[in-house]
Amino acid sequence: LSACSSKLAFMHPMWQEPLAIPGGDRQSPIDIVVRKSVFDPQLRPLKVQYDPRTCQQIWNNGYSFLVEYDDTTDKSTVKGGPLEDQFRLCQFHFHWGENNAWGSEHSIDRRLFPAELHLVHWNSDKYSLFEEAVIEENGLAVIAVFLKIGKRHEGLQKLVDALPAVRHKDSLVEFTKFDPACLLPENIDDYWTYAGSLTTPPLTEAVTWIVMKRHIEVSHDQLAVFRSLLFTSAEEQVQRSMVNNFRVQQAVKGRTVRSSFT
Ligand SMILES: NS(=O)(=O)c1ccc(C(=O)NCc2c(F)c(F)c(F)c(F)c2F)cc1
Ligand SMILES: [Zn+2]
Repeated sequence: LSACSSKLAFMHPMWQEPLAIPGGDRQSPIDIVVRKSVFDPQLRPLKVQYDPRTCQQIWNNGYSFLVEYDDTTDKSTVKGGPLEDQFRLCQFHFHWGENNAWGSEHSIDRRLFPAELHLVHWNSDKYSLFEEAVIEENGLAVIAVFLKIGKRHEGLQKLVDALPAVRHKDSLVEFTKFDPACLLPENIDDYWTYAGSLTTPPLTEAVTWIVMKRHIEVSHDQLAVFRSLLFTSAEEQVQRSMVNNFRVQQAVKGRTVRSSFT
């Protein structure tokens, strides 16, 4: 299993918010108020370089389903944009709602989307393992892409077809040769960026968020398969549908959200 899949994950029931978050002044997700965002001409274009051969497996961790990449070399990386260093892709996952009215973690001027993709990367210039980077303020970079209901996403279908095999918590299947670049919008030059945190425990304030302005479209039926996943493992008596796996939005607390576009 790739480094980022280690079971160090904070064993905390996710949706009862932890009582005290260590110095929580840069928590995620947030509502992005467009008129309060500040254009930063020094933000460079993002440079994304993903190698589908690093794709390894897909598993249900009881929060979402994760597609995990081999992050032992710099084969799939992101740099540029707001990032000073090179960051290695370790996994991507989604958050979604029980219906198409909500589901995303971030919002744009309060507009929620039915789902949100997170491509999770860690700073491989400064750290040697995801677990090290996850506690450092410049440790992680997450690219967020909103999903809208519309035409069927051909690239996503291979992933959708694999989901029934990871219906229950802790189920895992081999999943290879998937190019996550197909899930990015055509234009990745327009984004907002801000300093935030993981949106699930341990909620560490290690994330440079890069939220794409352009969304991608998936079909209603494709998103319905996400909702057929379960939070619960096969042996549990009561099965609970994996829906509404998003965190409540957090206070901006004086942070500036920068935009790469005017
Ligand atoms: N929604 S999001 O903000 O994009 C997000 C991204 C990654 C993780 C994660 O890797 N959790 C498990 C996990 C940890 F949270 C650790 F702190 C750690 F050390 C791990 F190894 C680990 F797998 C959680 C939330
Ligand atoms: Zn996420």
